[in-house]
Amino acid sequence: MVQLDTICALATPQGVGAIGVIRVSGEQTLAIVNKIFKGKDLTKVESHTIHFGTIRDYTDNTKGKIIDEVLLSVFKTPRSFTKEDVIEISCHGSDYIIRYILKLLIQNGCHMAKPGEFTQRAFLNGQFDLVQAEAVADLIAADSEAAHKTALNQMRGGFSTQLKILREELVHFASLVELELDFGEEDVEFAGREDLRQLILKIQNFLKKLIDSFDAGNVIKEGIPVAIIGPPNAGKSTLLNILLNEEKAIVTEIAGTTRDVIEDILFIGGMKFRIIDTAGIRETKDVVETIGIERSKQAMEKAEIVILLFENEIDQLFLANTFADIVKDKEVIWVRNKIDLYSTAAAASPNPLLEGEGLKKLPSPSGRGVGGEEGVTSEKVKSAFNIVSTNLLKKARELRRNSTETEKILWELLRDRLLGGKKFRRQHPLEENYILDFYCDECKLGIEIDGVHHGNETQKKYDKARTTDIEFIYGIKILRFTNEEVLRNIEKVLETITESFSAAAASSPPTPLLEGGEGSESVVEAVKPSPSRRGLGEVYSTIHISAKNNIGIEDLKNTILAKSKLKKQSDTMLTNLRHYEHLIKAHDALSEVLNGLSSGITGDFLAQDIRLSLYHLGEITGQITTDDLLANIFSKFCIGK
Ligand SMILES: Nc1nc2c(ncn2[C@@H]2O[C@H](COP(=O)(O)OP(=O)(O)OP(=O)(O)O)[C@@H](O)[C@H]2O)c(=O)[nH]1
Ligand SMILES: [Mg+2]
Repeated sequence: MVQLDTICALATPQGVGAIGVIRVSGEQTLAIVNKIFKGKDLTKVESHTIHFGTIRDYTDNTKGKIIDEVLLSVFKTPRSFTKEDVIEISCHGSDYIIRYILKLLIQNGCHMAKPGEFTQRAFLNGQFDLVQAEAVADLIAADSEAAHKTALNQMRGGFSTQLKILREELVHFASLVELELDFGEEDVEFAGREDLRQLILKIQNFLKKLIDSFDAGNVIKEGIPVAIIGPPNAGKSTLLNILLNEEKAIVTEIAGTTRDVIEDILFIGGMKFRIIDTAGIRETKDVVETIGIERSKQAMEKAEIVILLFENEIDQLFLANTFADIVKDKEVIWVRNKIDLYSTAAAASPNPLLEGEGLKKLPSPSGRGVGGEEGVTSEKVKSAFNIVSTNLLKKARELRRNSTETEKILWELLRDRLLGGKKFRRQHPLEENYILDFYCDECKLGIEIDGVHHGNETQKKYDKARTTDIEFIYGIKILRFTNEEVLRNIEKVLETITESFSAAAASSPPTPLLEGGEGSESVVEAVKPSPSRRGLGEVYSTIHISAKNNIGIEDLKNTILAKSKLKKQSDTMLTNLRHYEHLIKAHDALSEVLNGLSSGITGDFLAQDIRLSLYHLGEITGQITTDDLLANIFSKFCIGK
């Protein structure tokens, strides 16, 4: 172990608090603290024990002036964070006491720790590698569940363990190639070239995945950008304010109020989002407004999720035509605002989507519950009506309101055509006493979630017979999943469902993509997707809100969250620019090795390229470091960490 001075620092934040924790680490820890502590002899206590006593100043007083009553947590080498002897002094959190104790520690031989010095020592003493050490800083800074998960994963080994194993394999090859060089003229080959090529491809594959995860990883750390785009006066700023629950942006009835991009952080379900309000988009000669509009477009380009906000069909059409290209690769949410102006019924309903459209053109009052939340043409409502009784509809509606947790989870992933663009309904009534949990008409696919009671033999037989009947009579394929499968292996469940889509596509002609929006045939007609408009294919699943009256906002939040989950994410994600740069360099250097291998260059050149790759891989995990690098990394930590 590297022997260094004994250091001390306040580990809790500066300022007054109930308690403050001072951390001491180093070879002299026990001896130094012993000199100012009255209680047990710390050199004789066990590791991982806590001791009550007093901190005393013996400078001018042989009995010692009592400074504070404290608890000491003792961690003996090597079973501590730094692997050195560590004591954490929990004292009362007054500035005066803390300063006094630190002064006493320094008088007795401690040094004040530099930022990150405790973590640096942990690294130098082999507690963890550099990636893990850096993740400690990320963990402290994590302000959302997702950022926390990523940092924790990295701190616990994440990708660096795997990277180290691959690097070791490469080191092995490198030494074989170097060995060949010793034999000079003899033309021997210790390192199998094909094996080396396979290994490099394997490493590159691994690096590539990490490199690709950088954007998603950073987005999680910084917040997923969500741009609110729409014509002037659509209510964008009002929406921003209601989402943030504060008067962040100025709202007026004057079109063109917002001239610049305004943004703030919003947390939904443990995810961090950056909600961005923009200047309304329209033709204008006003110079300032033009600049604002340009910025709106830039904001939209940078956003991952775009909320296209409109008040009426003309505006919606304008948005559809103007932004088809920009939003192609974005998650788009169409939102119609100011529904309070259109229908008093809708305004009174806390959730207009669940209660039917509430707008001018409801197909029929009784048809509301049949086809699910949105996008049901009156034809379909009618045909569904022929086979289901009113009682059954009531029951379906009841079930929909009282969905089980598992159903809710799956619904979040199926709704709004989130899965493969297919429209699903939930609690779809099929016939007397039979309601499918989820149903996709386009694919003739039913999904049933089986609760605990489906495990017994009689029920299983019944389910099987029922499935066969339905498949036979209605031509509907039924997929059954257990609660357990949905909760524990949702990826597999979604995969199975998606596979059934392709089966359905192979056996039946595709149905038109648009089924009708909010009962406004003209819009639906006008924005029917052409190949160039594929990004806007979700025009039909419009969310209806009143930003001013806080209607439909929860629905919108849920949709934002669901859309964010569609973005590529994995547990192992790269969030650190330093790692990113070295991974790219390592990847490039490995490509050079591959080139060398295919052109049959000599061992000495090959060895040189491998060494360069090893260097970059080693710099990531800290197997190769320089003092400057370490100083730079750890200076970003807070003191006491
Ligand atoms: N009735 C009604 N009025 C609304 C609603 N949302 C916004 N408004 C009103 O619409 C007007 C414009 O709202 P803003 O939020 O400033 O609209 P904006 O889209 O930010 O407009 P610009 O910044 O000019 O592009 C204001 O008078 C709001 O009070 C709503 O849900 N219902
Ligand atoms: Mg505005």
